[in-house]
Amino acid sequence: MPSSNIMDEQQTTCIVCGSAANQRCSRCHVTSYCNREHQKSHWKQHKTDCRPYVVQENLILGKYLVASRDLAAGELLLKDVPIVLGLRQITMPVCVSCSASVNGSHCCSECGWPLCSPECQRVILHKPECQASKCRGSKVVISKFFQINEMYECITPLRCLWLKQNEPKKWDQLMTMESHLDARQKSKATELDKTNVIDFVRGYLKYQDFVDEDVYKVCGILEVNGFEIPAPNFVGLYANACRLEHSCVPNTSRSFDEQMNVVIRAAVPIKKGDHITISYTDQMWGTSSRQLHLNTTKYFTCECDRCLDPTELGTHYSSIVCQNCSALITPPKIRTDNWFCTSCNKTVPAEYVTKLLKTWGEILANLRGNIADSEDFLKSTETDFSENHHYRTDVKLALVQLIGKQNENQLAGLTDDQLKTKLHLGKEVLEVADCFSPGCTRLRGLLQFEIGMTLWEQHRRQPKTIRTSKAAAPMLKESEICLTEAHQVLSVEFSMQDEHQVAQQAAEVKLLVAKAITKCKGKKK
Ligand SMILES: C[S@@+](CC[C@H](N)C(=O)[O-])C[C@H]1O[C@@H](n2cnc3c(N)ncnc32)[C@H](O)[C@@H]1O
Repeated sequence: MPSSNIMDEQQTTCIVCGSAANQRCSRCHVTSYCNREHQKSHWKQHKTDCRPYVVQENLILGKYLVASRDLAAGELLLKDVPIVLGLRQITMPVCVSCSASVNGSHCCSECGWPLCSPECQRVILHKPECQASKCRGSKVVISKFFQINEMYECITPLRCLWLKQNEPKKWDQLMTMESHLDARQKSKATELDKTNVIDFVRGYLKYQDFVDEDVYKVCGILEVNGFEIPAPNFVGLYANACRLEHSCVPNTSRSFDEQMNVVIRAAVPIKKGDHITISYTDQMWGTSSRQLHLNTTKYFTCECDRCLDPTELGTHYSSIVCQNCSALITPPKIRTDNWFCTSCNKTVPAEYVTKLLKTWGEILANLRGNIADSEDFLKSTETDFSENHHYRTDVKLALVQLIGKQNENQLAGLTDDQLKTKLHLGKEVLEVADCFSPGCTRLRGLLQFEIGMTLWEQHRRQPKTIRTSKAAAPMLKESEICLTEAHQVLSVEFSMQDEHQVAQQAAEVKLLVAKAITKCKGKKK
């Protein structure tokens, strides 16, 4: 998205007394003052909404965020408290308080919804559905475990509806969020809301104290604005973060802290006036999967640079190999059209490509972490797909993380060739990640960790004479850079995330690498 002129959003008069302002808050660059005293006296009030962005609005995007000053990579942009925390609507039975898996051995003594332990009964989060379910007169009975259970679809909508009477300020905030009601009606998404939420709540739970329109609205709000929190398996709605615009190459990264607040940081340097973006899809999906996801769940067509470029920024992430001349064929503009090789003018029927993708897609789905099968997959798909095709990149990424994890001695237990493969694949995937997930992002951090650790292991295997000579320095330096960046990016993740432990390991090994660099410095080649 192009930069915006944000000056319209910034006041030119002192926020305290209304006289002409000649200075701005240096943190947000938005709020203005006529003198230092007024700025100081206003700080207590201002600090809660002092943020380095402003909210703007246009006809295509609705509301979106724009940087109010230059931002450095890694800088904190926004930390937002959830208005609602709920369970994913499509889920197997889980504890309604903490989302841990359950087998039916505990349930809420008041309403019967499953819990993982008696302690979870007291968790306040569970109150809305607990109260609604009591109307039933008898306890909720869950009999199907370990498979998707539609009964759970009502939990998070009930938590939203509960705000209307119990926390009206939060309800008002919720009601300002986009719900795409018309588009959801056309796509028949509201029919599912009716069957799985409204009819279930009225018929089974016997709870009647709501209007159907509110259910359609909150189901839309959840679908369009909900943030999936990985651990625990929750979905959260956030008043400020919900305004972030989508891009398939976003300029921020997101994480969650222990309190389930969402934390948004600049992933790359962001210029004043630039739109601030996140990705609503998986950046490592190909264009047609990303577009399908955005169209069917967020109700818009993405027109970012990556989506408009059939080569996906030169990566050929969705290209296939022409069976006639071996050139790469990029996808047609319209998904259902035939593909066309511009090198030999051969037309490839759309059905052929659909079948090719389906066949290999099924094989990919069944690899299930098997290293030998994954390597075979890469060999066999060489003649059908581009080197970076998303199927191949998916498998390469899995292999980078798998190789060395399946034996007790980890990297030390690998052969030299296995180490070489891990390093080579890691570097290939990192190049793709640099295009789609640039800067301080979790994906790049994890890849740099794997690369840094592999280089360190390769160094350790060299004969002592080489290990301690100047010739060892370039490989050590590369390892040090990778581990330093991995540590920087991953250490902002919170302790409950696996990445936090990875960051600690990166920091420990980085010290060993630094020591080895000192040792080989000053030595003859
Ligand atoms: C989570 S909301 C973002 C905030 C929303 N614009 C608002 O006014 O509250 C997601 C919706 O914003 C719009 N949107 C976000 N990113 C967009 C993009 N890159 N292109 C077009 N529309 C976008 C779409 O309507 C999408 O369903």
